[in-house]
Amino acid sequence: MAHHEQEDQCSSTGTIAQKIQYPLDPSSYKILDEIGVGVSAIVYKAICIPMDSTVVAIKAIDLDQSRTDLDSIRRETKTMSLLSHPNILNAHCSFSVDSRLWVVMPFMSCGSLQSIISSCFPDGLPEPCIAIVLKETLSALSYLHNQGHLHRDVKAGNILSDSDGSVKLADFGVSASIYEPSHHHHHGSAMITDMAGTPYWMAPEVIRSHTGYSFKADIWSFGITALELAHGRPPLSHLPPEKSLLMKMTQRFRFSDYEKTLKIKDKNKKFSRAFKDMVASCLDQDPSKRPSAEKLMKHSFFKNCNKGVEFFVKNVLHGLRSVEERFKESRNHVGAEHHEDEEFEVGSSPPVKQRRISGWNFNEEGFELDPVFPFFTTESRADSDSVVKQVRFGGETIIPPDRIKKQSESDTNSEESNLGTQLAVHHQAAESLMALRRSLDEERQQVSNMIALLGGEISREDQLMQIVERLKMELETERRKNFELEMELEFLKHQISGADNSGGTD
Ligand SMILES: Nc1ncnc2c1ncn2[C@@H]1O[C@H](COP(=O)(O)OP(=O)(O)OP(=O)(O)O)[C@@H](O)[C@H]1O
Repeated sequence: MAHHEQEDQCSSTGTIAQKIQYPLDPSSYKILDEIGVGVSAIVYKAICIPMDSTVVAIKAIDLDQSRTDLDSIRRETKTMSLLSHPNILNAHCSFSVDSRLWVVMPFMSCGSLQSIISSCFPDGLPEPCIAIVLKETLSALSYLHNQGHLHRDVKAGNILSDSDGSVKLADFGVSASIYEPSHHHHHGSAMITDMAGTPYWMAPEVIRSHTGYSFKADIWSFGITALELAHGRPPLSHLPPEKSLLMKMTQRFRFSDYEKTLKIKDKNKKFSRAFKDMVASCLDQDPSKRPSAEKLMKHSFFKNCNKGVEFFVKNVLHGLRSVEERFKESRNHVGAEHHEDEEFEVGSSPPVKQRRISGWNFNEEGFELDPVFPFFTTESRADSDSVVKQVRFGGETIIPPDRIKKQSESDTNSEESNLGTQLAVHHQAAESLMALRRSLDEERQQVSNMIALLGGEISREDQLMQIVERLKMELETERRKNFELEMELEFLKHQISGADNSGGTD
C-alpha cells in the first residue's frame, strides 16, 4: 500500500515546469534487479512502465532506521530538485511505500566508482582516469558549495558513472538528511554539529563534532575519495569503523607520513607530484588551510588534466560488466570468501570484526602511524609457547598458510581463550618495552661515562649534540611503540566488547 507523501516537486514551481513528472505510485514501476545495498537502503534497477519503460534506479530507504520525519525529507528533496548541474544526479521523484522511502532516479549504467573499483580495479584506477572523475566531482561540489549546500557524504560510493563517461555526484541531501536530521546553524554560517557521512571519509573536525562541520569537511572527504580511487580503498579502512578509534587515528593522520608508507609498500605505483600535492592540501588538519572547491578547481592537477572522458570510457568503462551482474558477483564472492577477507562487504551492515587488509599500512620502520593489530592465535588454551606470531612482510600481515585453518577454528571455538592469550601477550610486550627502556637508560649512562672519559677529544658541544640526537631517536622509538600498544589495546577492547555482545545474544 503506497502513501503519496511526496507532492509533485516539479509542477508546483514554474521554474522547472518542463521537468517530466514521474508517477508517485509503486505499481507504475517494475523492479528488474537489485544493484546495490547501502547502510539502510537497497538500490534496484527498474523500469517506469507509463514512461515508455524508461530504465530507472530506485533507492528504497528503510525509514524505520532513520531518525527523521517525512516532512524534513520532503523539504530536502524539494531543495534538491531546484539544483541543476550536469554533475549532480537529481532524483526524478520520491514517495513512501509502507515503511520505505522510494527515491526514483536516473539509472547510471556503470554504477558507483566504488562498485567499479571493487569489482575491476581493486588496487585503484590509473591517475589520468582519477583526474577525470575527480574533476567532474569537484565541479559538482563547487556548484553545491556556491549554492550554500554541503554534501556531507562525498565518497566513491556516491560518485556514479554512465557508459558514455558522464560522472555524477549522488546522494546529496537524501541520505544525509535521513540519517542525520538535525542541522544547527551557527552565527549565520552553515555549521552542522551532528555526525554525518561515513567514518573513513570524515574530516577530523566532523568526528570531533563539537567544532562543527562546514564546507571544508567536504574537501577532506574529497581528498580521502582521491586516495580511495588511487588505491582501491580509503586509508584506515582496515580498522573497525568505530568513531572513537578513528578519531584518534584521523587526528594523527598526516598525508606526508602516509605517502612515505605508500612509497615503501607500493614501489610500482607512482603518482604525479601534482596529484599528491592536491590530495595533501585537502587533507590538512586545519580546515581553514584546505582550499575551497572553487580554488581546488584551479589546481595544476585539474588544470593539466587534458584527457577527455573518452579516455575514462576506454580505460575503465569499456567492457565493464553490468552493475547488476557485478553486484550479484560481489555478493557471491563475499559469501564464498568471507573467512579469507573480512573487508567491507557491499550489502552487509558495517563489519564488526577486524578486517585483515594489507593495502593500507601505516606502520613501516620509522613511521608513526601504524594501526597494525598483531594477529595472534593459539593451538591450545593460554599456552604462550604455542602462540603463533604474525609474520610481517613488507608491511603486510601474513599468517603462515598452515596456521590459517587452525586459526579460523580457534577463532570460533575459543575466542575467549584467544583474548586471554592476546592480553597475556600484550602484557608481555609491555614488559619487554619496560625492559627495553631500562636497557636504554643503562646504555645512555654508559655513553655518558664514555664521553666523560673521552672529554678532551670531542668538543663539549659535539658531545651534547650527539646525546641530543640519540635521545631524540630513542624518544621517537618509544613514542611509536607506545602508540602501537595504545592502538592494540583499543583493538582488544573492541574485540572484548564484540565478544561480550555476541555472548549476550546467544
Ligand atoms: N542511480 C543509480 N544508478 C545505478 N547504480 C546505482 C544508482 N544509485 C546507486 N547505485 C548502485 O548502488 C550501490 C549502493 O548505493 P547506495 O547509495 O545505497 O550505497 P552507498 O552510497 O555505497 O552506501 P551508503 O548507504 O553509505 O550511502 C552503489 O554503489 C551503486 O553501485
